[in-house]
Amino acid sequence: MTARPDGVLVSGEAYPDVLTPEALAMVARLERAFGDRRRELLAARKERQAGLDAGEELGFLPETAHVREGGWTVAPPSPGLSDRRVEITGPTDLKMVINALNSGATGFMADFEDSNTPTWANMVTGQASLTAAVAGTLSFTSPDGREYRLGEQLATLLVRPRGWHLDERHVIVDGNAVSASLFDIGVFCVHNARTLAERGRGPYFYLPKLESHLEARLWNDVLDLLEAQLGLEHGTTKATVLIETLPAAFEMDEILHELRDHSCSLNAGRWDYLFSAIKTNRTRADRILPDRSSVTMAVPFMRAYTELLVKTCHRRGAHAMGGMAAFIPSRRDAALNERALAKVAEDKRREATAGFDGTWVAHPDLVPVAMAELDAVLQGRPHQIERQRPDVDVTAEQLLDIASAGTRCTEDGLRNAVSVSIQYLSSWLRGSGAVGVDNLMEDVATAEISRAQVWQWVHHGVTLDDGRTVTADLVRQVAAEELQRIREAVGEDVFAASRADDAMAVFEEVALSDELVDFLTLVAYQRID
Ligand SMILES: CC(=O)SCCNC(=O)CCNC(=O)[C@H](O)C(C)(C)COP(=O)(O)OP(=O)(O)OC[C@H]1O[C@@H](n2cnc3c(N)ncnc32)[C@H](O)[C@@H]1OP(=O)(O)O
Ligand SMILES: O=CC(=O)O
Ligand SMILES: [Mg+2]
Repeated sequence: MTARPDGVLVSGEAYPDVLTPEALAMVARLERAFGDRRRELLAARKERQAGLDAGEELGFLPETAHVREGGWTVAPPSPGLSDRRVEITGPTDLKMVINALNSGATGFMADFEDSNTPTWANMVTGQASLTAAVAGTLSFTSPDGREYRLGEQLATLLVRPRGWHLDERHVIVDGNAVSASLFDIGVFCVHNARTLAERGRGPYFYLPKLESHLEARLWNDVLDLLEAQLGLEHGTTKATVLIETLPAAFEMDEILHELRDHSCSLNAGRWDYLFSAIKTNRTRADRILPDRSSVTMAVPFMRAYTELLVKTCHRRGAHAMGGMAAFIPSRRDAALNERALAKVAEDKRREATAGFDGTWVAHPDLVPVAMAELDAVLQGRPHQIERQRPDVDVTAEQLLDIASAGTRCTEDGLRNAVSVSIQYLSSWLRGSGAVGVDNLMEDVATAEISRAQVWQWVHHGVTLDDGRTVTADLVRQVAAEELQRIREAVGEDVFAASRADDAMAVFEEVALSDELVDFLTLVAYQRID
């Protein structure tokens, strides 16, 4: 540990260009101002879950009915955020950032959350990439000699800090590990906020994994404090909140209202939403999620969620942003590529037709595909916020109707969930938080679904369509078989470097413990750095 000014201790490599005295002082200021509230809100999550486990139901809050009924709107979109047809997302290494900014997308969400392993090196060098991107000096030469430079027409930069549940344990303030969210946003703002504000282009953020409007209030206060400290006009920072937990779906209006000076949109984070649907309903044998492949966006409870999101956003003058289709293109296999593009086009068509103003893609080759679908609906307009949805009337029962996804639980579904969990954990532990598995994008959110689903099926002794009951022993047998299959497929050298033992140990803890662990990253974080 290296002592720093103001009771701040930093461990790990020093990275003096990123972890400047000003940056660390800002992180400390944020932690001292908001650390206790964060911990209280995390405790409130546990309390709410205890109530749900005891049989309570989620519902629209009676105490905030006046907010839902009021006629307010959020602040108008800032420059660079009016037209958000296609946003590419991805981790923050140099090449990805350059490729994403040059991709032709309207926006780039630089991601410290779902697609990122929070090693100290990833966190700090990611900040350095973004600072160089904002300064316009970003460049990269690949090991095979390819040169990467920023082009003329760049996507608008949005940054997703890590969620409230995570600590950044390399920075200790007054004896506590700092909030990872406050570390990410504080460091980014110190280096980039004034430059972005002078250009009228931010800073803009995506806020992940919120579970209540009180968590949005905390974010609002963080943004206000950052603006005041950095001399930015009030409302310069803008936030898109991911509605990706089941509890947050009941507080969409309230979340926009809390952040109304900073709000520009909500995003339908479908993968974490499915994970949350399992997690919040962990004790409910009548709310089992079937095979992941059968839970499409068209199943009634997912449709209810996205319809409510579009309606809420447009009523409040905010953009409604769509989510991520998991299909990734292939530059090596033309037939596979064609299938992936067709699947993504179908997903984006559904979103645009339902009223979404923009959407996400995971890969540069998907930008034109998604753009074409949005263009076909928008017909030259930057968005369709004016399209109100009085026809939509979503009830709590519809949001909670997980059973509407069907009952198809199969050995293939189980095998896939086990295999994806192990492969993803192996990648995450080696520092890559996004990876293609069987031509689908896997990241923290999708891996959370897989491992939580295994836990749910074991915990409730689900019967597969072949009549077998899912038990911990069956899962261990499937895991051993899948591991052997992976070993044969990748070869001994790759397998030896795959951290398979660690991945299996984390899998055992997050999929087979008696109690469902809140986040796999909390367990896996103990095994990095
Ligand atoms: C649930 C959620 O939160 S979704 C959001 C979080 N998840 C993500 O953001 C995932 C982002 N996507 C990715 O990380 C990647 O696309 C993967 C891991 C899925 C696939 O990556 P790869 O196997 O490297 O893809 P592929 O080999 O086809 O890449 C081709 C080129 O596109 C680039 N590329 C791929 N995805 C991206 C991206 N998201 N942003 C920028 N560039 C990208 C590659 O760097 C590569 O560049 P090069 O030709 O200059 O070498
Ligand atoms: O962050 C997005 C999601 O789908 O999860
Ligand atoms: Mg997510």
